[in-house]
Amino acid sequence: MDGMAFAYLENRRRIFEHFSLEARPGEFVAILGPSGCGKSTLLNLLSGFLRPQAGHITIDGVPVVPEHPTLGYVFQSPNLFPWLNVLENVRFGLRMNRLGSPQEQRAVALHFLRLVGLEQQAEELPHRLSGGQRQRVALARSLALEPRLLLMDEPFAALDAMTRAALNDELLRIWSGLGQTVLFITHDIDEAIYLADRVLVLGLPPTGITAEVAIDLPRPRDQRGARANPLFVQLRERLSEEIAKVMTSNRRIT
Ligand SMILES: Nc1ncnc2c1ncn2[C@@H]1O[C@H](COP(=O)(O)OP(=O)(O)OP(=O)(O)O)[C@@H](O)[C@H]1O
Repeated sequence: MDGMAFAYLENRRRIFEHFSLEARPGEFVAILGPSGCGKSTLLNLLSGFLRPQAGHITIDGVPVVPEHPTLGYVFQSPNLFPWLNVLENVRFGLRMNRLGSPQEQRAVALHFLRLVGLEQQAEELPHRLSGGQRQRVALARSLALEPRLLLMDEPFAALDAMTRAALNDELLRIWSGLGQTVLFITHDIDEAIYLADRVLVLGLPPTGITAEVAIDLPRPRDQRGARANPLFVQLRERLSEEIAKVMTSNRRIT
């Protein structure tokens, strides 16, 4: 997106002005920002549910529209259909988009369930799964449509620390195999550093991006190795300072 401007017309709240953001194909970009900085608005713009008043938002040069097939979403809440089993939940998007025969759709769904380690649970209903497993199903469901851009809005925020770490590792393993572009929104500095190639800090509206930090930690990453790397500690320090600056400017405004 380039030179994008957006304001909520109801209350004339300007959220973005001259906002630009570009991701390289296959890049993992994390966005960090305090509550109210416009992260959800940005995702709604990126997915075409909100229209900017100026500027263009494109994926591979094509303007975005809602339900763009090249976009995948994973939200904090997995939003599975409780009456469909795990396999049918993953198959759902393929069915709606009439992609392949029912047998082919089941094979694709099973492939992605295998990728997230849940092929044994294919016949289970969602309520029999743990929170982490449900989030894995949501990830498999998004991946099954083979999106070019995966939008992830605090997908692991509701999970305990150990499950979250395990899902971060799984996400990296899957991403390194499939190579989608990922835009990952989080409040967690460590999670952003661990996952991303680049971390953007979003300031309070309508400031836009206040810092952009390249994460030059080697890949593949592992939790203990990455966190013990002195560079990780430096990056955490740097990003904490940037977030503190955003918060200070907030206090000046309020
Ligand atoms: N529908 C709306 N109409 C008017 N203002 C809105 C609307 N939705 C959000 N806002 C305002 O836009 C600003 C950004 O909101 P947004 O939800 O995008 O922030 P966020 O960074 O996702 O916050 P959080 O981390 O708390 O979810 C906030 O000041 C909010 O009050």
